[in-house]
Amino acid sequence: MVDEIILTQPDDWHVHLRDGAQLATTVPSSARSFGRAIVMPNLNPPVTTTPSALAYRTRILQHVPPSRVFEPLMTLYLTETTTGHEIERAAAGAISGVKLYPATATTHSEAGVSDWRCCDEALACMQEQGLPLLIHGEAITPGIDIFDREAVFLERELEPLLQRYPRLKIVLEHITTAAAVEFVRQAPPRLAATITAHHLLLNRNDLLLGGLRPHYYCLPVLKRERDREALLEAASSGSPKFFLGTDSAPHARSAKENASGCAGIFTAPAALELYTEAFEQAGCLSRLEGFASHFGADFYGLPRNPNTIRLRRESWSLPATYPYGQDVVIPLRATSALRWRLIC
Ligand SMILES: NC(=O)N[C@@H](CC(=O)O)C(=O)O
Ligand SMILES: [Zn+2]
Ligand SMILES: [Zn+2]
Repeated sequence: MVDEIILTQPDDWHVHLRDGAQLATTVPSSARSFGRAIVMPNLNPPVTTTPSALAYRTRILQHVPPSRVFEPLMTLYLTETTTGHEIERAAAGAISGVKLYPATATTHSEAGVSDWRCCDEALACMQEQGLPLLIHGEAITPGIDIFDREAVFLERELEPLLQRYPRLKIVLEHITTAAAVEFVRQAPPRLAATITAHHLLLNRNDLLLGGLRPHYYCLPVLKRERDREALLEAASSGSPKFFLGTDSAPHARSAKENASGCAGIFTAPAALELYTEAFEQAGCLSRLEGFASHFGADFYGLPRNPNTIRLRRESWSLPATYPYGQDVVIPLRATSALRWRLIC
């Protein structure tokens, strides 16, 4: 049995760090495991311009512990009024990607896009500039069952989008279904996908059976066991099209334990340990490094990190809560045993 793993320093290709006092918890939690992170722009109001993204980056950097190296890679929030000029400014200003939120699909997506066909100028310019489009892939057409929203998006939105912009690089974020795995596999290499630790470890029974568990509620919502198995198979297959994106998305306890609870799971404090557990379950620990540390950097055209980290087989647990502004946030797996531990 393997008891210690050494990996190239991993990166997180999809994370929500929030803002203000919340950065004091989120930034050290991510910097603990990851060298770089693609930072989501769904603040309120959203990050729609390069100057606002760079100002946000400065606020994030103020919370990186002195002992850590952590590079936030910034993104812009696409709206129906994003101009080609704004995209050129982003490409020149070291912005790493532009995020498409179908309007109302998820947390803070109200300013998002009701139809990507309204964003032709921005999307065409991104294609020219080589700036990747990052997508929350759920259809928002009224009447579609919440469990079908991802699969419907692939056919009705993503397929035509890939055809209309034949050179645009796209990351389908936080995929949750066997259908998305299949779609990404068959698409050209300019389409890749991130996969969260929670979608590798949990299915909708964990959310709904024997009591409603709001801390397991996220979007896209957890799916069937056969979807979880397909995701685990894709993540541990060695295909460079699938890489790590935690989608760590904290919400205050009062907003989660609520009659209308917010979507999002705070996984950052033990993210790498949770992925390691999933890969061990799949019998593929040797494939963790490609998924966690190589394929994302390769896709974004960035160098792989030069340093390494170590994980040891060890039972330990997270605290019940972390401070979160005036409230607290509960991490996934709070107080219950974890099997692996990052030791440097
Ligand atoms: N994943 C989630 O359930 N929530 C995210 C938004 C998102 O990534 O869709 C959030 O910002 O809270
Ligand atoms: Zn999303
Ligand atoms: Zn997210």
